[in-house]
Amino acid sequence: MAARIDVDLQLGVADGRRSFALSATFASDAGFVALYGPSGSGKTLTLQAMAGLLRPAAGHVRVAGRTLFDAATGVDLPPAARRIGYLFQDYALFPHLTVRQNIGFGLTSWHRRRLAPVQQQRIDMLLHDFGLSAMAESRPQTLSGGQRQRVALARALACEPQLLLLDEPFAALNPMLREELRAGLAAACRQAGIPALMITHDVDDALALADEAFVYEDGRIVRRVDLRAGVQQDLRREALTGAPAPTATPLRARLQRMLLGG
Ligand SMILES: Nc1ncnc2c1ncn2[C@@H]1O[C@H](COP(=O)(O)OP(=O)(O)OP(=O)(O)O)[C@@H](O)[C@H]1O
Repeated sequence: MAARIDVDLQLGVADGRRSFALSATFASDAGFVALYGPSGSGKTLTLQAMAGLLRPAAGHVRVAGRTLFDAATGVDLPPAARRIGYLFQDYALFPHLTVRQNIGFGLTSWHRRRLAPVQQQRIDMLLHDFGLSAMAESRPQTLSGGQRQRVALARALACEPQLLLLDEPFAALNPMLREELRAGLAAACRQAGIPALMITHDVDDALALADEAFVYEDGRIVRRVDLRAGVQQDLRREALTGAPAPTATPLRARLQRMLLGG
């Protein structure tokens, strides 16, 4: 069984003219979880708060029994101490660094620029596992979209995280590459043996990769879909009545409708 993710986030953001309230509560033991929903529904804010890039007003974040944030007890680990790997939507690779340096970036700091031999070995292993050894000294702009994604994934895994956060990992890719890289990503996550939480707009991404999906609407999670068992749970109704309302539907088209809310 994968490590448990237990999240309860209450936060508000405002920039003077606009404001947005997020209230996201979910827990999962699944190996691969999708956060699915329309643009602007609060998925990225959820990931940022989990990674420690944004401070919630209330709630908690627990991963594999470790409390990363708890407003009630004042626990608020800095991002680097959370052991969370973050794959950004555009990969955010450093153009002036080589593939090897990009992967090792998170292992260095301003006061410790040299990597220990054991860290060098880890980078060599990641380069090998992700098929990047031949381009270790190349710069990101000389790589294909798929190779860039692998560099970003290797970098996210370099710090041996307990959880991998993936923000639209296929958004920057053309449709032909998507399918191939879905399989690669699933294999990499399984091999790393850590749970992954992926944001996606794409029903096919969720169906191909996720065991479980949480569906967002306007800053709230309204539905849980167990994609393996073909069961959905209306979390709004549960909140109102205190009872889950599961429906057994194993067909792919039905699963698609569950994600879309039909
Ligand atoms: N600092 C901020 N100030 C004001 N509003 C913000 C701020 N950050 C995010 N928002 C708003 O909060 C809402 C949720 O943003 P979020 O990035 O979480 O959406 P999302 O579901 O990830 O969307 P997408 O799928 O398009 O990335 C959006 O309406 C966004 O404009």
